[in-house]
Amino acid sequence: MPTITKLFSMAEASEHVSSDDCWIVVDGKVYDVTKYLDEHPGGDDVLVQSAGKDATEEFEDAGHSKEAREHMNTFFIGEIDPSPEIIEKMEISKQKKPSSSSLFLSESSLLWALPAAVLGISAIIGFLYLRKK
Ligand code: HEM
Repeated sequence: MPTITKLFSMAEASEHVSSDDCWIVVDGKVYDVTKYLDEHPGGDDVLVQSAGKDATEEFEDAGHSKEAREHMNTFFIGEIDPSPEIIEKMEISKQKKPSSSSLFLSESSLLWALPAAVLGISAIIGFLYLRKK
């Protein structure tokens, strides 16, 4: 059966940054570590300081053991919704797409250029043909 994961926005996660309501985000996953603050071997301050933002780098830098990583699952409450980020990236890539004006021939100018070229070539051929005669 598929599991349903709750999705949070980063803005939502950043509302839980105090010692009595503390969420951390590691690898796109959200953990409510409020009840773990007093037990965390690395201290409660590091957790509160890195709450509400992406703490992946700080978490990895601390060199957590396999046991610590497994213990994390106890506090898992959901994931960061990647869609706003993806939409933002799509918007950026759309903006980066070369605009038709930067191309040599835009689609609309091709509509004119093609018949004009055909006409021009036929005129040249006709001219050469008449001259031969
Ligand atoms: C739910 C999330 C977390 C869990 C379950 C957790 C668990 C642990 C555990 C069990 C240790 C003892 C050493 C080990 O077994 O690796 C530890 C140490 C430590 N943790 Fe965390 N941790 C979490 C999140 C974080 C975060 C987000 C940071 C940084 C912002 C952090 C910073 C540290 C530091 C600095 C130490 C001390 C390392 C040392 O003294 O060598 N931890 N943590």
